[in-house]
Amino acid sequence: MVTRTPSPDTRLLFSIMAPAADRPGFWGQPTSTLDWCEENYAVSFYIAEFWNTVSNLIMILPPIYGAIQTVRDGLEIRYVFAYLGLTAVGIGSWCFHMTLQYEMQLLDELPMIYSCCVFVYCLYECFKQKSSMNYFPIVLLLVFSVLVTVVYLQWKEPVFHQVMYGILVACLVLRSVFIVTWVYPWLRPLSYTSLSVFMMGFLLWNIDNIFCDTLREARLRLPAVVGAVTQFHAWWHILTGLGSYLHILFSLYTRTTYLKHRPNVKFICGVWPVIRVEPPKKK
Ligand SMILES: CCCCCCCC/C=C\CCCCCCCC(=O)N[C@@H](CO)[C@H](O)/C=C/CCCCCCCCCCCCC
Ligand SMILES: [Ca+2]
Ligand SMILES: [Zn+2]
Repeated sequence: MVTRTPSPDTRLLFSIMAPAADRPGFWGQPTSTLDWCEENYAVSFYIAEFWNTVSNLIMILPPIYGAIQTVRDGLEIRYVFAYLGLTAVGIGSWCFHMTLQYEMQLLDELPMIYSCCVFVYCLYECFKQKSSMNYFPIVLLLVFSVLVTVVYLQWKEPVFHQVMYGILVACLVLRSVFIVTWVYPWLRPLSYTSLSVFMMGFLLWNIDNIFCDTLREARLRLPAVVGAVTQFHAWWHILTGLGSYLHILFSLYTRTTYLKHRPNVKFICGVWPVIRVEPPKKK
């Protein structure tokens, strides 16, 4: 990962310093404050980081299906927002990696904060009355989102965004551990699978950033297929996309169990997990 400020001077400097494997492409000189390890315009003239772009499909398509199913099952609208929030991150991230333009970077990073706030609301409000709305956490999360947005628009420091996002993820982890320790221990496998998959993605995100030079050198010498599978930022998309999706299933399972809806995890085509619910039994 290369960090840069989007001023014209630095852009010129960066174009001089840019690694040899990067090529010019359709969207012009990158203006984003981050440029990931994948070689720019190496696969397509129209897509700056090809693997980092297409790997977002996992964050776009399955949550759309989840949102439709949530509406069909008559479940709470907050879970539709959770699924569609993940889709919004995937679309923003697609646009960012395809163009490497600063405006598109914001479309990727700010929805990460907003959708995580929706996840936090869902998980911290899962033991409340059906369709209840608690305005205090809503206002708190809205103020947090607005503050992060305003500060990040002024202070274009990616580490600030990463720390704010990390705080929200930590809130989710703590609440999940509380739920599976004290309330529904039988949900441990689902919760810990979501957490492990997410953390594995985070590990690969760090490997991609720390060992970028070594990875780029190796890709020059190895067959193209190895080049594709060593795009660890793309793996981060796949694993955090899956981990976040599983987290929504865990949150929805917790909530529907509390509301006595009798949820079940089913596997579409034997592989892709979804939640099906039956209405509460009449007494
Ligand atoms: C209990 C399981 C946790 C599930 C968490 C679910 C949170 C879901 C929220 C949103 C979905 C986002 C999915 C990731 C999209 C990634 C898009 C992306 O790559 N964006 C980059 C630009 O391309 C962006 O700059 C990347 C930022 C990365 C920030 C990394 C911070 C990770 C912090 C993890 C901290 C774990 C703390 C655990 C403490 C116990
Ligand atoms: Ca790149
Ligand atoms: Zn990304």
